[in-house]
Amino acid sequence: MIGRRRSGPIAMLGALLALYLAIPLVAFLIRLAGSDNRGFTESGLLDAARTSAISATISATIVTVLGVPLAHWMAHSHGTLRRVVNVLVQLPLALPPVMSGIVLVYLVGPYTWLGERFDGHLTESVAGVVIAQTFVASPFLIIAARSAFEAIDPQLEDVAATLGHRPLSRFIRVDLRIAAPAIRAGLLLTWLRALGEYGATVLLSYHPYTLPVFTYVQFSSTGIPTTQAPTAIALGVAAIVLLLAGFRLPRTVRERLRRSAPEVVATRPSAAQAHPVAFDIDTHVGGFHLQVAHSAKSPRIAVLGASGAGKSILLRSLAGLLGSGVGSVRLGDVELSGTAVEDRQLGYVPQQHGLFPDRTAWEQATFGIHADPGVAAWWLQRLQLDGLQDRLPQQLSGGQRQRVVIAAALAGVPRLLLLDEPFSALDYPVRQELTALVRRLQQQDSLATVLVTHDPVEAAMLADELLVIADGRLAQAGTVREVFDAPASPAVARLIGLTNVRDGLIADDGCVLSDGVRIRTDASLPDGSAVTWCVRPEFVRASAKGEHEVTVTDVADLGSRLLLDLEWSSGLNLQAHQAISSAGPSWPEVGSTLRVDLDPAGISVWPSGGTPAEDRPVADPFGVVHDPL
Ligand SMILES: Nc1ncnc2c1ncn2[C@@H]1O[C@H](COP(=O)(O)OP(=O)(O)OP(=O)(O)O)[C@@H](O)[C@H]1O
Repeated sequence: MIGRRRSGPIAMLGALLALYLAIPLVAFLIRLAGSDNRGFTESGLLDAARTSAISATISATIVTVLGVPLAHWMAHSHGTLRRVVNVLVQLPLALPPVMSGIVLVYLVGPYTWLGERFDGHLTESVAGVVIAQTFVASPFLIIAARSAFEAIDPQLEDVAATLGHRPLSRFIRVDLRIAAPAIRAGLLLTWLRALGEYGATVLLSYHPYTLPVFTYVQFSSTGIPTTQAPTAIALGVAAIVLLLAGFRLPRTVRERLRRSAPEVVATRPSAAQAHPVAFDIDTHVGGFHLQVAHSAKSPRIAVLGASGAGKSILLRSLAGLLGSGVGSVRLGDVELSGTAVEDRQLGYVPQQHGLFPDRTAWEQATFGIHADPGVAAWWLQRLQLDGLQDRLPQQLSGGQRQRVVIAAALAGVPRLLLLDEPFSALDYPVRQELTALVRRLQQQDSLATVLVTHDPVEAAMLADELLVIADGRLAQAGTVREVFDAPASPAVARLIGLTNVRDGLIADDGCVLSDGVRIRTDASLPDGSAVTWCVRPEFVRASAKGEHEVTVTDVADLGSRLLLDLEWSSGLNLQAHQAISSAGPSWPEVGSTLRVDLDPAGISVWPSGGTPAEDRPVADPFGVVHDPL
């Protein structure tokens, strides 16, 4: 591997600080090696070390037990209370420890309410040491744990919830497990900080001596030589603990320790009838208002919409991830609205990041509360994941990862599979392969699905029924054929991939006048109406006796056909598709002129800002909506 060159001046600056940190330690170690009286035999040294170790261990335990839940709450909360708690948690870092001690005296000092309850034993005791250390050291663990919890992708929580895991189970089996390395490092730093605590301790509990207090006493009474022993002990312990904090078993050892997937007989899930979904959702997320109702006739529907239209919020509402107050959701005869997300038995496949980072493919597939190992094995086979069961997510390709998420969702035999742009992060061949695979599952395994997508081809492949949403409202619903044949508005036309959408005016002869060109249509709208119209590119046909003369401004070879950019002398621009075979050996050249006809059967006309015109074009969605290379 070729090492990346580090910038000289920047490396020098870093090296200076590293030297500054190292030189005093080296100087101390040289002095220690050559010293006659290091203080190792001083009485009280071991007692002080023991007091520090015990009290630091108690403090670190208290901070862990209380601090991890606090950090988890902070990572998932917003608002004023969270900001106040955040400041409180960090204050001990900013407050000089001596002043922290003064603050604590007001709480547990012998003459305070609390101090009197404990007969003054909360100071000048190990309890006092623990109180001082806990106060000063707690930020280290809380901040480390909070940052680790915040870094966990919230979609993992969603996936775990839809797999049936309740909040406590998600906390333990998802969040704690992923945040464990950071929490372990934070815990060790907390313990170290508690061990080295001096300022607050000396005020609250001068006796019994901790190691730092003992060191100061030695320094004041006998001078610096006898402080070498406690300093050396503290340094040694710190070095060991810091090494432990960053320790990770080598990868080969970790792989050997990881349990292999058991031999399980694959069991085909019993075929359940796929039911269509019906919903009436009305919810606000932040400033976004989603209000969509639909009663599907088919168990396979797709939700199509532009980015930000509200597709994911709709899917999360159906899953129950936004609570039950968002509206009604029914699957066949089963009302799901009052059912918690964990009990809805719906599979959920998010856009990406749906895998738990430290679980193998087999562990992911069997993670669901209702997952049946036999069914999980069956889906892993069916999704062509044989032999990959023991791989971690980072050892799988993007397509394999998405198949594992689907297997995990299906292993619990869900009533409905919710797919949120499941293949959008994948490259084109893998998308095609997975789309075909899911289509087979829908047909052969009676899989009920709701697919969210912005790709009309994917929608047409994986659904019988299309819902087009825009700005949180239903723009059109119907069978795939109905929507593709008759887009309800220019916006829907654009969403299903039509590009030739232009403005115009109805002329006195009923034609649309657009950029100085008369377009014959079958629409019957009042003379002078402002309209938006659209012609499908394959309905712009080259013909020797064509009505319009145009100039070819661009020719793109799309593999199976040509995409021509055409320009009228008056300025109108349209795109046309031409089959490669009909183009023959002499393709239109850029700059050449061509005669074309615009077939009224492929033209839609909408009154501007009004309801759609009556006539609708008929075309094959696969021929017009996509330009696969
Ligand atoms: N937690 C949130 N707080 C505030 N606004 C949100 C939140 N989640 C989503 N939104 C907003 O709601 C709108 C719809 O979001 P949604 O994720 O449903 O869009 P989408 O149609 O799925 O888009 P995309 O295709 O880009 O994923 C967006 O404008 C988004 O910014």
